[in-house]
Amino acid sequence: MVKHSPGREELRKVRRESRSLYWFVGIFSFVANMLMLTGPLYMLQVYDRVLGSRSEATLVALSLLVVFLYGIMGILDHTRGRIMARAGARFQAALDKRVFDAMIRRSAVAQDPVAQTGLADLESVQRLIGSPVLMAAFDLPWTPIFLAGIMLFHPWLGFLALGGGATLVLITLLNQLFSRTPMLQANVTSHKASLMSDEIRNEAEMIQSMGMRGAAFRRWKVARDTSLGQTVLANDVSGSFSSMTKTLRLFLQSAMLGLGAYLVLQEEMTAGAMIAGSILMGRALAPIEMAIGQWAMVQRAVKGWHSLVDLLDKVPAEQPRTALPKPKALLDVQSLTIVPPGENRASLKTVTFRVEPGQAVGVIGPSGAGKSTLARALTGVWRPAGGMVRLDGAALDQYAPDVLGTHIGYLPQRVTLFDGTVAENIARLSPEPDPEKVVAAAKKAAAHDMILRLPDGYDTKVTAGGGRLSGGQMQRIALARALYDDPVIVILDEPNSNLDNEGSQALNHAIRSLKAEGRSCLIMAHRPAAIQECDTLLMLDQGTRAAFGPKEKVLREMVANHEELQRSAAMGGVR
Ligand SMILES: Nc1ncnc2c1ncn2[C@@H]1O[C@H](COP(=O)(O)OP(=O)(O)OP(=O)(O)O)[C@@H](O)[C@H]1O
Repeated sequence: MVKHSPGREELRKVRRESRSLYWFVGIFSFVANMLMLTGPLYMLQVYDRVLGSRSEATLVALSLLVVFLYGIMGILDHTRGRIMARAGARFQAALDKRVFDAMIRRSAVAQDPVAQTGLADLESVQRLIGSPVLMAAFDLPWTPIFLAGIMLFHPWLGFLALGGGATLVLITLLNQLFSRTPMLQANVTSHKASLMSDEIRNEAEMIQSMGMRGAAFRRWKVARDTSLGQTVLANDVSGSFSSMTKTLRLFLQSAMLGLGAYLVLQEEMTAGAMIAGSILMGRALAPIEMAIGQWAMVQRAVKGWHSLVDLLDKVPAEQPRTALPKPKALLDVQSLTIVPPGENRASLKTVTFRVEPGQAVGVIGPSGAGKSTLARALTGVWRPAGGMVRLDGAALDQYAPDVLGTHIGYLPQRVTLFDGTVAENIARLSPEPDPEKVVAAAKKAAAHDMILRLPDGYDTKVTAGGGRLSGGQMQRIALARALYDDPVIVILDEPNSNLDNEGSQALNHAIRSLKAEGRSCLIMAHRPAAIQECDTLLMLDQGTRAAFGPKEKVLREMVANHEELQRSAAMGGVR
């Protein structure tokens, strides 16, 4: 029994939306295939009537009729091609957002190949829908009709065509059997090689500076050669089948004519029927031949369809949520346990604490203590394996993710920007950044003056790696991005790792103004300067809450070298 799959249902539902288009294509194909009979009928008339009667007028009249009918057939064929191309485009457009969202949501929590290939999979299905191969499927029901027509001319011819057709189908099945694995392997390995080259290119600076180019090349070359080998193998296999098909087709055509000629000599059939039979066979076998020729595309699309089903099954569509009012900056974390995706060990265990409006909480602890894990959980990216996070009384998943993002500002430990202007980056990629909000966020992050000093100010182009920006400048722009649109809670993961003294002071100023506005702030930190403005500390150790309370008290109780920390914090400077 086929397992119930919501993903498959979703894809089928979208496919059904183009049902009316497929009906049109079906009707057009019906008429076009009827008109396919023009060729054989013309031959029958020419050989058996025109040549017998030697009537030029009949030949001209018949030829004009054929030109007209072929013209209509051509128009119908062209039109159904256009309709199918649009059906494919419609399928893709209807699913683009859903698959894009699913890819992002899945990639945020797991290294899943189906999440990496989602959009390419969708494109492969769209290509198949718009391709002549699928149209051949509409012609396939005519194959038996054409074969029956040949049978009417003479049963022997019919059996020959039938045998030929059956052999072609057998070749198609063998092709599927033998080429499936090499073709999938070729796709997978070539995807891997191109991912690796992207990765290497993104790290070009480091690779160049550390003399790693040769080693990187050798690593990539292994992936590239594997992919090349698999592609050659896949081409060898499918190439052999397509040559076999071509040879068989040529042989069948001659065999039909030879057998036809023999039957004409035996006076069991007319010469017109011999030619018409050969043409009909060509038409009957054309869809099968087309399928074999384009088999790689068919396989890619089938694989794409299954991967999409898998992706959509794993990431169900988001249900609309009742919009909640803008929350107060009140965060309640109850017995929160987080197991990182793909792991079976919790990196945060039953952690409980509460953040009140206007409070800044410093989260401290050694490396691997679970600080970044907590940040990811509080932004709603990693779901709790146990316990709960409530924002102003509502569990985080009661807010739509995009809405939650506007309530919670997040500065990740590893900052990346996007290709675009500084303003677009601060406005979180909004296509029409609100200049007032952008400047307000930058001012709050004390990044305004720094941005104005850039060559084009807020319109300076930056890239994912920052482009012309320094690490500290990137971090300050990312802080402005976190503060964009006045989130009620701001989570800053190692916000000062790249900041100089001025940057650190700007950060502290930003935290002070957030507190004054009644917003709350969580700062994951290693460096004491970052927790200078915090009134409360949460100390994590191996994923558990080691201490929580007023800063002085926690420092006194938990941190052995507290005096040293106090001193450097007071200097507000770099360790
Ligand atoms: N994406 C992930 N997949 C699997 N395990 C993870 C992932 N991220 C973190 N972990 C694990 O969770 C634990 C806590 O890591 P986390 O990054 O939260 O620590 P941290 O306190 O932020 O450390 P640091 O101060 O070095 O940034 C570690 O044991 C780490 O191996």
